[in-house]
Amino acid sequence: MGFGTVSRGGSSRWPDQRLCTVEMGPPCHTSCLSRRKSSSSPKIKVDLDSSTGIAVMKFQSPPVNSLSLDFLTEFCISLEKLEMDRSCRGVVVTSALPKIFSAGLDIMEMYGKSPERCGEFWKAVQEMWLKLYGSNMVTIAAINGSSPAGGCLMALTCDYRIMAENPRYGIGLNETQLGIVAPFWFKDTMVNTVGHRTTELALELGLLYSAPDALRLAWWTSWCRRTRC
Ligand SMILES: CCCCCC/C=C/CC(=O)SCCNC(=O)CCNC(=O)[C@H](O)C(C)(C)COP(=O)(O)OP(=O)(O)OC[C@H]1O[C@@H](n2cnc3c(N)ncnc32)[C@H](O)[C@@H]1OP(=O)(O)O
Repeated sequence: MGFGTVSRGGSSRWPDQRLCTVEMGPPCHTSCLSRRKSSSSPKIKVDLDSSTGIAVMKFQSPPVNSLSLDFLTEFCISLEKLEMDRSCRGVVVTSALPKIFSAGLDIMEMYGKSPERCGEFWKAVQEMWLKLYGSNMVTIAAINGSSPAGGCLMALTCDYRIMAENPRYGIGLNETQLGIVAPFWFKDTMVNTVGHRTTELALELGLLYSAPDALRLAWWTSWCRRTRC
């Protein structure tokens, strides 16, 4: 494990440049992405409105938008394409499925797989985080359904979060409930947003929050009452 430096944007699209240092394996760049094959049916629908410069990335990978290797590869390629399009200033990530934003890492990718395949998968998870956190576009998660674990990480990695209020929707790094320790950089991403103590409690207990509770704990600045954003 080495240290990598992630800088956020710095272009006119993102005036407030931030710098952070994270401990993780060397990031894998475009060459690595192009080596990985994406599946034939798109798992993410991308619409760029050229009049506003805002793109919407809609997850459409039933049943629960789990973050498989294919999904993550497609996500990174789509984000990279938008990044290269100078007319695109901001991205909204959201779900096209009812009730689910993302169920987090695809559990089937972590079960009974070879060490090589696990390594490839884990690299793709890191890469998603690096690309999203390091994006020079403004990124917004419109959380219109449940968002446990890796789904929550994706939302936390965005600059802003808006969540639909519905008692059935929960968000949080709940992997403790599965007997998995959240990697330190998942934890750091949460600390950056909600602070140390809230993160400590949430991770120890594997908590999932409703939209109003999350708002109270400063996860975001607003939530919407409609069940679909
Ligand atoms: C290699 C490195 C290892 C380190 C890893 C450390 C970090 C881990 C972070 C993670 O993200 S771990 C994954 C954590 N995710 C969860 O705990 C979510 C579990 N799922 C749910 O809570 C619920 O499914 C839901 C998302 C709230 C949706 O509930 P709903 O009642 O609408 O649907 P279900 O009937 O439960 O599920 C439908 C269907 O989807 C399958 N499924 C659900 N979650 C996942 C998943 N994360 N990966 C793969 N598949 C998933 C579920 O099994 C059902 O499939 P079926 O074939 O229809 O039975």
